[in-house]
Amino acid sequence: MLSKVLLSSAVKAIEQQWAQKSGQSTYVLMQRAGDAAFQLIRQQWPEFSRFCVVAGTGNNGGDGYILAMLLRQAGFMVTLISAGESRQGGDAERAKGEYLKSGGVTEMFFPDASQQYDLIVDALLGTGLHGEVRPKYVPFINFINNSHSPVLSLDVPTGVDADQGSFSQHTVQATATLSFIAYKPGLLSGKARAYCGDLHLASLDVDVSSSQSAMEYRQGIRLSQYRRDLASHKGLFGCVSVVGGSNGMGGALILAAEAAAYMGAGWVMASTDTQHLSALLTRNPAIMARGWDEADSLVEKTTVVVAGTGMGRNEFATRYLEKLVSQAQQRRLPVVLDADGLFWLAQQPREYDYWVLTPHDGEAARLLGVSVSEIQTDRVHWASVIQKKYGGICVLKGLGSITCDGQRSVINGSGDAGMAKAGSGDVLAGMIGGWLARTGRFDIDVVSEAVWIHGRSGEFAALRFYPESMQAGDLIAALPEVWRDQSFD
Ligand SMILES: NC(=O)C1=CN([C@@H]2O[C@H](COP(=O)(O)OP(=O)(O)OC[C@H]3O[C@@H](n4cnc5c(N)ncnc54)[C@H](OP(=O)(O)O)[C@@H]3O)[C@@H](O)[C@H]2O)[C@@H](O)CC1
Ligand SMILES: Nc1ncnc2c1ncn2[C@@H]1O[C@H](COP(=O)(O)OP(=O)(O)O)[C@@H](O)[C@H]1O
Ligand SMILES: [K+]
Repeated sequence: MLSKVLLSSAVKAIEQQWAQKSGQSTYVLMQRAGDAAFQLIRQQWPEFSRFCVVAGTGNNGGDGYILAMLLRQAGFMVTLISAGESRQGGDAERAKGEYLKSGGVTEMFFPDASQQYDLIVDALLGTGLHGEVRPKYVPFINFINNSHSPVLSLDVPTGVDADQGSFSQHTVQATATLSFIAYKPGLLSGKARAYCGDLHLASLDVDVSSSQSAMEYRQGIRLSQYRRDLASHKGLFGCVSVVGGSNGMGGALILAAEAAAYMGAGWVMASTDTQHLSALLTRNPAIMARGWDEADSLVEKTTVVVAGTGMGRNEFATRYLEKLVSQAQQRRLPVVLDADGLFWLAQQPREYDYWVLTPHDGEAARLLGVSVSEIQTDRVHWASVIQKKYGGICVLKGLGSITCDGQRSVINGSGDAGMAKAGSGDVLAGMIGGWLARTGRFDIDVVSEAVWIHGRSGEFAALRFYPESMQAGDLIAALPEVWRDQSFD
């Protein structure tokens, strides 16, 4: 469910430790990497028989030479394009030597355009990349990207910085990426994640459990720990007060409130502009709703507050949030603060241990006074900077959302591009609030679980309605499928 995420330097250190402990050469790991790529290809694309491997001069290229040798030995057609002489005296040179000894040849020029391959393997640059890709490599990257064939990148798509997730102007667009030993943070989040295509991991039988890392990747949750007792009553599952929805933005509030209800909260209480009450109650009569003029204090049984969705940015919203947040702080209630709530916070910065802030990259930039492109160069880092400045737990949304509590960062592995629509964020705020109430906990595990559930419901909604047509409300409607799939038993 949670796997360790390691920086490239940590993976390299583990590789050395493994060699010392086992008394074997690191070349064995390169052989395993090549073999893992061979196995993946046979499993994913059993019908493919014509391959082109583009190999660089470092160890990433070494993995490519091993793979090319295995493909040749299995009787397939292999063209190997070499970007230059392999680094002398290392594993890469040895791998190239083995490849040549087995009868393989290398090409220094690109095949003409009529040559078709079933698969191109990108073994040009891996974790050794520093800065922008140098011009010498650009023709190789263009060759790969213009090939119209599926592309398998070994370890890292060439051009992506495996640690930060920044990428070069010229970067390989992979169909699939096979990462070795452990996931690296830069591959899991933001635009760099999209360069990877389908992401696979080969551990190479190297145990990373003892390595110190504060980063994890979530690919599922264990629902059985939350099984409802037969004698359950609603008081066990908390009360979420959802506040927001000013003139014209009632939908945001309705989505957040209903999402909280569908996460299993005991009660959901919505406070909003009176014009939205009948729409809300018609859609879901199980939600208690009232106009927010009367709701100037939190109801007694509130255990979690969700605030800010569709709230507006006027004076009323400012005064209201001011009062609401200070009441919640006095009672130490968890507060999920989203959208206009984050706008308010950026104007009135303060710290609170028990809030969950859910900015997208634009909101994150405003909270920190930096540019959006800066946030996108290292999302794991910036999520932790927001957490440090404002306290509580930060969820930096987007492909590979990052949940950070100041000690740990959990990168999310679920989601679908069909979620890139207005309203998905409101649903997330409601789902987090609902899950906090439902579980009665406030910690990074439950928050990152809610983030994962939200993404998983997006995957189910996309299956049902297609990414183009799915709507934010479909994420809520897909929740029963998430529960059924994961199982509370
Ligand atoms: N660690 C492990 O456990 C295992 C690692 N394994 C594999 O090793 C890979 C890491 O290998 P690595 O360290 O040799 O680096 P790699 O990615 O091949 O690149 C090095 C070359 O890139 C060059 N270069 C750098 N920046 C550049 C730029 N901007 N533009 C252009 N070139 C640039 C640099 O040149 P230099 O700057 O030194 O002149 C050098 O020639 C890893 O990703 C995985 O596939 C597996 O075998 C299994 C076990
Ligand atoms: N391409 C994507 N892949 C995965 N999740 C996505 C993608 N695009 C958006 N999302 C998710 O959808 C939500 C969108 O939130 P946001 O941009 O705040 O929308 P809203 O307009 O509802 O405020 C976030 O949780 C984000 O992580
Ligand atoms: K690569």
